[in-house]
Amino acid sequence: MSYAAENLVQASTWTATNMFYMLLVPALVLWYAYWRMSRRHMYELAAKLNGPPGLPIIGNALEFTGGSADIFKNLVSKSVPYDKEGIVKIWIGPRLLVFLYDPRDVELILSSHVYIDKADEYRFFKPWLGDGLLISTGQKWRSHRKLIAPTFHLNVLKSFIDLFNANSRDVVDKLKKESGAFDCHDYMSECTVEILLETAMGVSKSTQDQSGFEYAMAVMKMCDILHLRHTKIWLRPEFLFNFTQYAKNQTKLLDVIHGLTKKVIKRKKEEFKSGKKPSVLSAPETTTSTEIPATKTTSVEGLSFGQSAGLKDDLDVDDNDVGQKKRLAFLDLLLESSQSGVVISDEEIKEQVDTIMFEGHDTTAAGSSFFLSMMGIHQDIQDKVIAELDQIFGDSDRPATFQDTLEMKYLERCLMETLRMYPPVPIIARQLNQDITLPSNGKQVPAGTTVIIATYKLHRRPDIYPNPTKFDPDNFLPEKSANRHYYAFVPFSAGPRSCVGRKYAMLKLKIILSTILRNFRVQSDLKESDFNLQADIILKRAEGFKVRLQPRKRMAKA
Ligand code: HEM
Repeated sequence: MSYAAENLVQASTWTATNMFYMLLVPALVLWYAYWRMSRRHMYELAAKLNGPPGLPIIGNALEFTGGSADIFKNLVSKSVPYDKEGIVKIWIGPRLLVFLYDPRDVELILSSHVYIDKADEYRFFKPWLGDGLLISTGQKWRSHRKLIAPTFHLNVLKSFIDLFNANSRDVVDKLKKESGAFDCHDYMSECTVEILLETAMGVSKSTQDQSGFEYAMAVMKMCDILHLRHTKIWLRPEFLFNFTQYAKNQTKLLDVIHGLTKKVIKRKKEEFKSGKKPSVLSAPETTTSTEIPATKTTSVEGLSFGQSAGLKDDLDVDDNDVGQKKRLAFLDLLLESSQSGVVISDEEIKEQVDTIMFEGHDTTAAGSSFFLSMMGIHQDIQDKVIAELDQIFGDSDRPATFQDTLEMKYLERCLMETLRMYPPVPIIARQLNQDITLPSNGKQVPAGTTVIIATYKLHRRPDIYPNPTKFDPDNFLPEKSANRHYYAFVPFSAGPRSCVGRKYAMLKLKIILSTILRNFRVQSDLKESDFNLQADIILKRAEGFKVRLQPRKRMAKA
């Protein structure tokens, strides 16, 4: 090519590039102006809400960087100037987040059948949980919730008691080898997964081979990856995450998790087809069936099971059907429903079982670990729990019955107080598809906002819990609870999307924790002021749940 021709080509390339940028810039400006205009309503309403001032475009994003412990600490401290109002707005880039912690506003969201859509962050769970109960919405969520809630009825749960006892005994045996300070969360986590494998999947301990152990490990590691994606901003976009080693690990872990769920479903379906009855988990307790008539509702039994006594949800229903079929693992019950014509596919069953395994695991492990930490720190309170247990069990080393759990009133108050101060799920996030007016102050929150119920902050409001940072189980004396707003205590959420595992968790926790305290006295070298809390989906202590154990004389038999 001649020199002149080369020059011509270069000049025209230069002109084309320049033209491109000259057009691109105004196009971007126009697009941005249009985008701002289309969100004008949102900006106008957001401007009336209080919150820390942010920078243009990125908003408050720079204030909430670092590890999950730093982010949590920052969120808590930066919200303090707005505590009186109980509402804080922050902008993370284009996203408007509104934290609510006035019980009247919390009620508006949680009691609603309309504001049930989960926030965008829940999409990280999708490869694992698919459209399981936690993330699904609309008609699918409604019909599956209707199917699943009865499988968590107290009459079903009572049949799990022998299993809870056996696993509690196992954990006590394992704990005996600990002499100095150790992290009790590892033990609580393992015990929880083992119980879930049996109660949710019907994989009994004797058949929990290597695949059961691998499954438990994979569940724990998947939780770690999900935690990371919530806090590390560069791991959020799918296209970046997919380039990382985490994505490769996730694929391997999901192969293990889904592999076992599919294998168990396949085996159980074949059993159903061949007419083999699914194994019943355990015989109903004599104490339970004679002393607590099956027709009674749970509220009549005098327990709130982790929520304000005045609140009712779909777990608080009468159910006369306590026949043989009810004493099955959750998976067997779903399979039975699918066989009897209820429309739920194998894939949907898998998603629900995976969801239960995820939801039931880390939450309970954190709740029980915080409880043991509290006992270690507050020896006087532990004395009272032990005195109550001695009163119930005397010198006997028998396993706990359902009736015993009803009598563990002080232990229950300690558990509720633990869940108040350290709610394992410290925030609940919903996506608003329409404007709402807050009952607490009449201000409007626009459609498109991610509304966050800040349970941790709500549970520490001084106007509701005087001296809120003091561990005081008497906060849950009936007379005190009776005078409180129902939505001032929501560790299990509340309303139509409340935790379906609420009663399961409370019953299981009472049996595990009472068994541990019948065998050991818990001690702690750290105080609450030493806690370094981090909230990566589940609230935890960044330094681990360090306690020491001192053997007591008795051992509860399985
Ligand atoms: C101390 C233990 C537990 C706590 C504090 C807890 C707390 C919660 C909370 C706050 C939610 C609402 C989450 C949200 O809307 O983002 C929830 C939902 C859920 N929980 Fe739990 N949970 C616990 C144990 C369990 C257990 C043991 C199971 C099952 C065995 C379970 C199964 C579920 C399911 C399936 C949902 C989704 C319900 C729906 O959206 O309809 N949870 N839990």
